[in-house]
Amino acid sequence: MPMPTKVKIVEVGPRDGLQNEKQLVPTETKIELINRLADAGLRVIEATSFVSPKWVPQMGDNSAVLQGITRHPAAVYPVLTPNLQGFDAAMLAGATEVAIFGAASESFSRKNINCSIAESLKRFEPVVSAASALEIRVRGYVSCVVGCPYEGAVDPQKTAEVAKILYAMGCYEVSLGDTVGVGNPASIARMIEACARVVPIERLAGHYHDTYGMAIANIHASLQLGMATFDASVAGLGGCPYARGASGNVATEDVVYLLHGLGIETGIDLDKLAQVGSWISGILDRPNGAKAGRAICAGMTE
Ligand SMILES: CC(C)(COP(=O)([O-])OP(=O)([O-])OC[C@H]1O[C@@H](n2cnc3c(N)ncnc32)[C@H](O)[C@@H]1OP(=O)([O-])[O-])[C@@H](O)C(=O)NCCC(=O)NCCSC(=O)C[C@@](C)(O)CC(=O)[O-]
Repeated sequence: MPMPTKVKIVEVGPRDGLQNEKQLVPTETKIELINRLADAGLRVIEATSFVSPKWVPQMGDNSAVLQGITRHPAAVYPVLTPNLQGFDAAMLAGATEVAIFGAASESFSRKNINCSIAESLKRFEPVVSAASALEIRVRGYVSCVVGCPYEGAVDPQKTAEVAKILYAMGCYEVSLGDTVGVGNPASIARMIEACARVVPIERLAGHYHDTYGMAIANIHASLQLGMATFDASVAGLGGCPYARGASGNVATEDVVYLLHGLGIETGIDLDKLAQVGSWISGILDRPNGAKAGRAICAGMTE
């Protein structure tokens, strides 16, 4: 499969990145982050999640965030909706795209959304039907695609099975989450090959956490298999509240640096993005997790 010439980046920093922050981040900061990301050229920005505030308090201001952003006409701002209650709230707040999120591991499914994989898929059906009636696009996530914090290695066939069901249900894209960041180019390639047998590769996205520093290598391996959509988080923000020890998503700045270096188009202004990463790291008082971002801000040139 030839490498893609153009790649779509789904910026998940405002949701996946911030959901794990212990201190509540002010709503205005979240809004400013999203607006700055759009200004740097990001065109898909996952803005927040309509989950239970008892489970993830940081996302409790979901409606205010979605209603407070300045919507770039070319950008979409998907939000997570685990059930119909979340979907209805998202619609009231003006969401135009939603995401449902399942897992390839039973234990993670229970810890994350309090039900089995089969129950979660049943729960997603009415969400997808309601979305389809309103012509709202639905993205699907599968967590723990190669490894689970509770069960260890995950069989690629199990991941493919869940991805296939989400795609058949009506998800326009299925994002494959290495939630704990334990994947390496070999295990990620095996997993993608299994998924690509049941979902077209153009409909698959890579969502790799960087716990073992393998995320960029995993993206490179995925590109070679023809994958052309990747999730990433500015400054490498984040982790997962239900996967202790997992570090954030691969940093968007590092992904853009890789892609531009390979001659792949993203539409993103890397210098501007690096400034956003530096700004939000300062606000959160945490080290900037983007190596490319740090280098650019320190004045280094390629
Ligand atoms: C799914 C539930 C709600 C089930 O949680 P539950 O407790 O089983 O739900 P329930 O239906 O029994 O309801 C219990 C209470 O929650 C409320 N509730 C119920 N639904 C909602 C809703 N949508 N919005 C707001 N409130 C809600 C409901 O109203 C009720 O309130 P009460 O009567 O006690 O006051 C819960 O487990 C939950 O919110 N989980 C979300 C966890 C989460 O957000 N995890 C992080 C995102 S996934 C992720 O990060 C992975 C990903 C996507 O990035 C990919 C990767 O890296 O792998």
